Amino acid sequence: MSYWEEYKRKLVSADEAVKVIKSGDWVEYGQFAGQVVDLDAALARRKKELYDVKIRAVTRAAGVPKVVQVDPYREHFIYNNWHFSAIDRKLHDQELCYYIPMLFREMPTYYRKYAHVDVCMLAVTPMDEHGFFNFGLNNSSTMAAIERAKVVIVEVNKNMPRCPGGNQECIHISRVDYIVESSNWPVPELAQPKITEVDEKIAMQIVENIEDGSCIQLGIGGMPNAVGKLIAGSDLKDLGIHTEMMVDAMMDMYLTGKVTGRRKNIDKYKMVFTFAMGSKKLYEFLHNNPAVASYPVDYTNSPQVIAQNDKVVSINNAVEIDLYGQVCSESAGIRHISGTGGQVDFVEGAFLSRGGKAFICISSTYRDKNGQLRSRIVPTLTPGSIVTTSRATAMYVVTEYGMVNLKGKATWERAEALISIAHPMFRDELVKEAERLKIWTRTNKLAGAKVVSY
Ligand SMILES: CC(=O)SCCNC(=O)CCNC(=O)[C@H](O)C(C)(C)COP(=O)(O)OP(=O)(O)OC[C@H]1O[C@@H](n2cnc3c(N)ncnc32)[C@H](O)[C@@H]1OP(=O)(O)O
Ligand SMILES: CCCC(=O)O
Repeated sequence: MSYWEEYKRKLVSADEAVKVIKSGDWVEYGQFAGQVVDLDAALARRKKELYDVKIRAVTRAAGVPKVVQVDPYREHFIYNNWHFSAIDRKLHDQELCYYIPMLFREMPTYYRKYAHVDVCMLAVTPMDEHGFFNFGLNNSSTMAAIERAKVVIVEVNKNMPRCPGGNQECIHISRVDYIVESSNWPVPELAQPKITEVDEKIAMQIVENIEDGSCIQLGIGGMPNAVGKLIAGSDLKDLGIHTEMMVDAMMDMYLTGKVTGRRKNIDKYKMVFTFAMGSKKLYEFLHNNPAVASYPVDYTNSPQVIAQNDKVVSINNAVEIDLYGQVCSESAGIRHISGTGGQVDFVEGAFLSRGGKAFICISSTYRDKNGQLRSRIVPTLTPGSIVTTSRATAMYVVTEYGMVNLKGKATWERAEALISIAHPMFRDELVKEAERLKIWTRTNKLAGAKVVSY
């Protein structure tokens, strides 16, 4: 039988495909910009027949899932997520979404060893002449979830870019149970973060610390993006890309000639990533582009793999950091914001790389919901805040007031270093708190801050 005959045999409507789902099942929804849309709508239409169907997704980008919209009391569907988008955190605020803790590098192992998967649904590109559907922008742990699934349903979308791998970037038709041709919905784009003056000040300090031939990872959010934009306009040469998330700034760095990948030790000349999210321009750039290679996340995010490249520079954002150097990047007290994601993977990997540097960037302040200015450098984390990067793991911390390296520093040295890059308005208070916490010595000094009496 030819692949096209097999295709016709497996082709069904979305409503037909979701009939396979039973009450109590665990159902995969796909990841990031590649989550199912038409299958979601079809499953929502079955609400009255189903109870306790558990959904797993990662970073919802295509609007609130229909299964959540139709079931505000969670009687029929329970929506779980490995890493929150703005949509997911708002659902979580309303008790309509649950977080699944993870280290991103371990996610394929969670699937292969522990997670229960009844039905795996995912958005894919159209089939090629060899019978393969490409996973598009999402390699990550897709193949691991498929391996565990009893039933695999693909939702074909002509707008999904076909991204070359690496490995585990596609599925053969022989492993697919049902094919659904989608309404060819537009692939969700990520709004380009606004770059602030503070972002630029932080970015400039980091760029000064990047050498020719460095291998770059940029995290999610406005600040890492600002660094990428600055690199694209710099005179740095022969950079490499080995990252978790492929973003617009990396495409800019490549198109302005800063990225060649010539000095990488592994995946030479390739820009390596595990998922991509950005603008339509980025998606067009990635489509069939031999300059890029997508890999599963247990490869891209393995500290041992990351460290095989020299001068790895990892740039990630955070919400809050305490005077011990504990970094919270995923919650604000008990309000869950995003997730651990790959931050720890890259901080560890960059530290292990020869000449590597891991930067946590953070604006010194933020305005709370009442418009009050607050310090992001705090004596102890807000009760309920999650430690994303532990104090022993954290390396460089950068604010608009400077950069410090915490590695090897005693608690009192950390307190001094971190207070020196806090907003001047909060430094006196932080010194007092450091004394109270018994992490301040007679010899502690502070440029620009009033040192309290001992
Ligand atoms: C893909 C990769 O990134 S590779 C590895 C990197 N992964 C990680 O670092 C994972 C953890 N990091 C993250 O999730 C992000 O970098 C973040 C959350 C730290 C910053 O992301 P940004 O999109 O720049 O954050 P942004 O400033 O928009 O804030 C996000 C939310 O947190 C809230 N928030 C941020 N800081 C605070 C704070 N100190 N107190 C209360 N709420 C806060 C904001 O109000 C916003 O909520 P809203 O959408 O309801 O308004
Ligand atoms: C799911 C991973 C996203 C991140 O690392 O931030």
